[in-house]
Amino acid sequence: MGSWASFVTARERCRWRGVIPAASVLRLSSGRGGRMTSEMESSLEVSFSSSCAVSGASGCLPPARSRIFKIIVIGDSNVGKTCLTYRFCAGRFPDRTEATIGVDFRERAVDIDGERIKIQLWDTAGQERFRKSMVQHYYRNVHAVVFVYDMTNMASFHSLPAWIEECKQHLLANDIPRILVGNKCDLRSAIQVPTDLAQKFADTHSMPLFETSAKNPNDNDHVEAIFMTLAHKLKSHKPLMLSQLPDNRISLKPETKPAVTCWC
Ligand SMILES: Nc1nc2c(ncn2[C@@H]2O[C@H](COP(=O)(O)OP(=O)(O)OP(=O)(O)O)[C@@H](O)[C@H]2O)c(=O)[nH]1
Repeated sequence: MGSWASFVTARERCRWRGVIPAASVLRLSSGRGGRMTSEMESSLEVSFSSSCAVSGASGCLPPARSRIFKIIVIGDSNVGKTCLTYRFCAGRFPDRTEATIGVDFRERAVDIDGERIKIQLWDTAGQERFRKSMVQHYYRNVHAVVFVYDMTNMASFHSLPAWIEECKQHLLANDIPRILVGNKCDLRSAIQVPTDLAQKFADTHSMPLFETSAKNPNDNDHVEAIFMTLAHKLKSHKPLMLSQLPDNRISLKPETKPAVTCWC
């Protein structure tokens, strides 16, 4: 682990309506229509227990209140959104993946400057048919956006303006931090998107560019850096926050001061 590792204390081992493993995933699908939609609406308000709380009245103190950053990861199907989010939350490349239906979300708790913060990654479906009824929920109360393209697939790069446009249509604030990630840099001989082209695009849209691989074991620090960069940025902004209450419910509350966001 490189320097970014110092920011990370522990994998989140929370339990969400029962047992969810360290790289917690709650899958919400659009396939069941309104029922899932309304579940998703309240998904951030459901019981959310830490391992301490699960032990009940065993004498341990209530869990500390912690802020949650909701970060959505968007881009074409197959660019590697699931693999990137899994890599960050579980620390490894997944054994197998399937097309995401609706949204999966994964969480990891990190320590930033002494504050325990939960990074909640929303791994959204890239395929239109698996996302259309869910889109408005992705963007609700979002703190940051990660745009992903596949470096070996020019079409996924050309789709970025459409993803940015979708974002514009749904985000309340234009100044929400965004980053651009080119994935699959391990497939060197198949690269179609040159770095200078991607950098120009990133500059035009005022986003930092990261090229990485969710698969290459040597790139773990880079995947780490991508999400930790956002977490640091968000922590310093203190925008509208989800926070975990001592009784394990999640509340949404505005900061006392209006958020001033500057991603530069
Ligand atoms: N070589 C290589 N393959 C990768 C990398 N990241 C993902 N893949 C592969 O790319 C395919 C798609 O990965 P996913 O993470 O499922 O893609 P996705 O963007 O989540 O796709 P949707 O769920 O359909 O939106 C899988 O076969 C992965 O194994 C990478 O960094 N390098």
